[in-house]
Amino acid sequence: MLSVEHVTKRYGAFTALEDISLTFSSGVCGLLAPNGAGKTTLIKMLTTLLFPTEGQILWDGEDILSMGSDYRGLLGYLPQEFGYYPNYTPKQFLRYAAALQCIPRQTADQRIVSLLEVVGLSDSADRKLKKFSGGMLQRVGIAVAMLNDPRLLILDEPTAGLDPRERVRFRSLIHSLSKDRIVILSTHIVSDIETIASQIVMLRDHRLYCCESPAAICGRFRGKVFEVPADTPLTGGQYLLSEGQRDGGTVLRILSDAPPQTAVAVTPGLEDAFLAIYREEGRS
Ligand SMILES: Nc1ncnc2c1ncn2[C@@H]1O[C@H](COP(=O)(O)OP(=O)(O)OP(=O)(O)O)[C@@H](O)[C@H]1O
Repeated sequence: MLSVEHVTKRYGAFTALEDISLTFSSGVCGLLAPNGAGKTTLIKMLTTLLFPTEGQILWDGEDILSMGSDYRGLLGYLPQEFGYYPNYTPKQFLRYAAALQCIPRQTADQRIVSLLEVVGLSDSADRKLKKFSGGMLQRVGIAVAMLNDPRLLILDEPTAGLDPRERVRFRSLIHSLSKDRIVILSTHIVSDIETIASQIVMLRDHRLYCCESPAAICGRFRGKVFEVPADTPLTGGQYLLSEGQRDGGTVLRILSDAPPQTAVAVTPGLEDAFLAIYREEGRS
């Protein structure tokens, strides 16, 4: 189990994260917040690339900074910008990554065959990476992060730049990898995690806003989200969340405790919750 205890991170006088406490357990945990909220800062601390200014991060009760290579041995990490050699094939690149991790060649070769299968790249194992799509490259990145069969897999905005089909494929892959491990995935795209995350962490105003299941987060807005015709004038206390199409006409999705008479109550989804939580200026 991974727990963050009263962690604050300052860059000089700027406080990026303040007094964050939370616990991660098996399954997918989505770190969902707008750009600049501090997701990468938190992830870099979880991967020991940055140190907390205050507080500590514990793996099974032990400070990850004092665990050294023991912690790195149980961690798989796919950074936001995944560097690779374009002239390598995935097989060559995985062998190279395995050598850096001191994984014996024979063990590595067996693992590489099975990982390429898992990420759906067996047929492209000998093609050069420079010919790969963004989604294929990200799947190579996942395979690299999975080489040591980590108990903790951390992915920083892994779906950035992927097309919708690749996103769906990637989502299924992440879900399948989360059976016996903690997978922490940062994103600002709700649909990346809505259906696969058992836990969602949201940051707001540099603090932890919530760490709950998607259903619990949506439940906070039950009875407060409505659809109204597009020409409905909104008054104080009625906040526009989004626009959509319904029966051929445009409708507004709004958040309100006192909706207009024409309003139809709808079940809040995670996107409604995200938009409601970050509705104030500059947050969504
Ligand atoms: N090295 C640094 N020095 C000063 N400020 C920094 C540094 N790194 C990040 N910040 C600031 O800390 C805040 C959080 O940044 P961070 O990159 O963690 O956010 P994020 O949620 O990952 O955003 P993005 O999705 O855009 O990467 C931002 O305001 C950013 O400008």
